[in-house]
Amino acid sequence: MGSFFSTPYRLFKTFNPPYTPPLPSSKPIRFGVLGAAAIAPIAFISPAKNHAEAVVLAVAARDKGRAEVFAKKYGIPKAYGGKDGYQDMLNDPEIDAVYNPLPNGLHFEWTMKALAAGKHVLLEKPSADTADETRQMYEYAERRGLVLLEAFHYRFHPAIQRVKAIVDSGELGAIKSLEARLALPRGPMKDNDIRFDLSLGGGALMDMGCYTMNCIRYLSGGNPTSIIHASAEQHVPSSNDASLRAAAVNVDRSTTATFAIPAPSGSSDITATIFCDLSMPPTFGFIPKMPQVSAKVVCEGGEVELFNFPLPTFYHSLTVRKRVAGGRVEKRVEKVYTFGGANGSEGATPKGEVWWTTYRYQLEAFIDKLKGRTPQTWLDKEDAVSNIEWIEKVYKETGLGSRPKSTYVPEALS
Ligand SMILES: NC(=O)C1=CN([C@@H]2O[C@H](COP(=O)(O)OP(=O)(O)OC[C@H]3O[C@@H](n4cnc5c(N)ncnc54)[C@H](OP(=O)(O)O)[C@@H]3O)[C@@H](O)[C@H]2O)C=CC1
Ligand SMILES: O=C1OC[C@@H](O)[C@H](O)[C@H]1O
Repeated sequence: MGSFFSTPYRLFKTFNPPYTPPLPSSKPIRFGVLGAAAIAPIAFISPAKNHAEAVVLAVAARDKGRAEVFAKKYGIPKAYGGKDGYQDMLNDPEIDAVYNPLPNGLHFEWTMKALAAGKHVLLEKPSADTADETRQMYEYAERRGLVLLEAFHYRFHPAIQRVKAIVDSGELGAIKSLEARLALPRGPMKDNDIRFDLSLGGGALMDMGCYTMNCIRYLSGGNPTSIIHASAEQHVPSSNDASLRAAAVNVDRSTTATFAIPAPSGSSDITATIFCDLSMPPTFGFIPKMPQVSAKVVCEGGEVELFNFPLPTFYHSLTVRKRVAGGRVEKRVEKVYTFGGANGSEGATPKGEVWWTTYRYQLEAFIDKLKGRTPQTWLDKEDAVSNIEWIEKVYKETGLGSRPKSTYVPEALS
């Protein structure tokens, strides 16, 4: 009966978070958004409007009119546009921090330019096309005393942290294997999507696969030592359009890979599998496939699975199956929308509401960091670099090769 009322309440508040005016006592962080990107409203603007220490002050788009329409729609006071629109916004002394949701292949250039302009950066995943560029961005941010965060938003939500706490508690014994799957049926992703353009850092492994890579590393607590198997299916645009076909060369529609990860206990290696697909073909050519959005850890004494690990606020199901005396399997299902002590945390309960999205939790952490407070969760340079390093290794193994390095040469490094 509880969820009969609590689910509509949670979903209503998730989609209509209350506007929280900036606190006069705390100097709010003034943000600029680089690009009128589709993801910006849900992943950043809406959470920011609910945060008392965040103000979305500006948006920049390549087209001034597009920037103005976007600004008006989301109540953003300043709109920058045109050839120099992005840089003009970065030059604005009233901006403290930037949200960068540009295509992956532009992350490096515009993050480096934002850091050069003295702005902190909340950077969409994956950080860049290559590990080398990722390292450069983090090192430059460190040198400049600025905060850079790769926006793996799901990591800030209590649901995935609860899975990690269950695994780490030893309740289910040592980890034997794990898998993370993120795949969408054919339909939503059009051929002209940035994800199908190699020059913009496209590919399933870059897009959805970067979460699955991050997830197996997070839940196992380690980095792989080798790739046991990797294979990819290339994207083939449905039309004969020559530019779409050229853009899609070496772009994976789907990738699967299995890794060996050393077990923390020193026993035999953990086997970790990832699967990602931007556009799963229908079964028998006409039955649409169901999305795949799960992370699962199999241990010696049972298993734990989180259905919908990337967007748990909307719906999730955390299922624990534990072998008990007599070979019976006990099953329990948990719902974890807030910390509320569920992750075994001691001291003050971290902030949160049942309707907080992964993005809202993430913004809380980002602002805590900027304000000199200790964020509940943080992802550092090593995490970001290792993730893309292993993505590059998988691309090498599948024969598709790394996404192209940016041609931008930062002044700071030239
Ligand atoms: N955290 C999450 O849940 C999600 C994260 N993402 C990440 O966010 C980023 C953007 O994704 P998404 O919002 O779906 O993408 P969009 O295609 O909607 O947005 C990309 C933006 O990049 C700008 N841009 C600049 N140069 C180019 C170019 N040459 N070609 C195309 N666009 C360009 C455009 O801005 P302009 O307005 O200036 O034209 C556009 O608005 C990616 O890194 C992706 O991985 C995406 C979806 C979900
Ligand atoms: O969360 C997501 O879901 C859809 C993807 O294409 C996107 O880039 C990713 O971040």
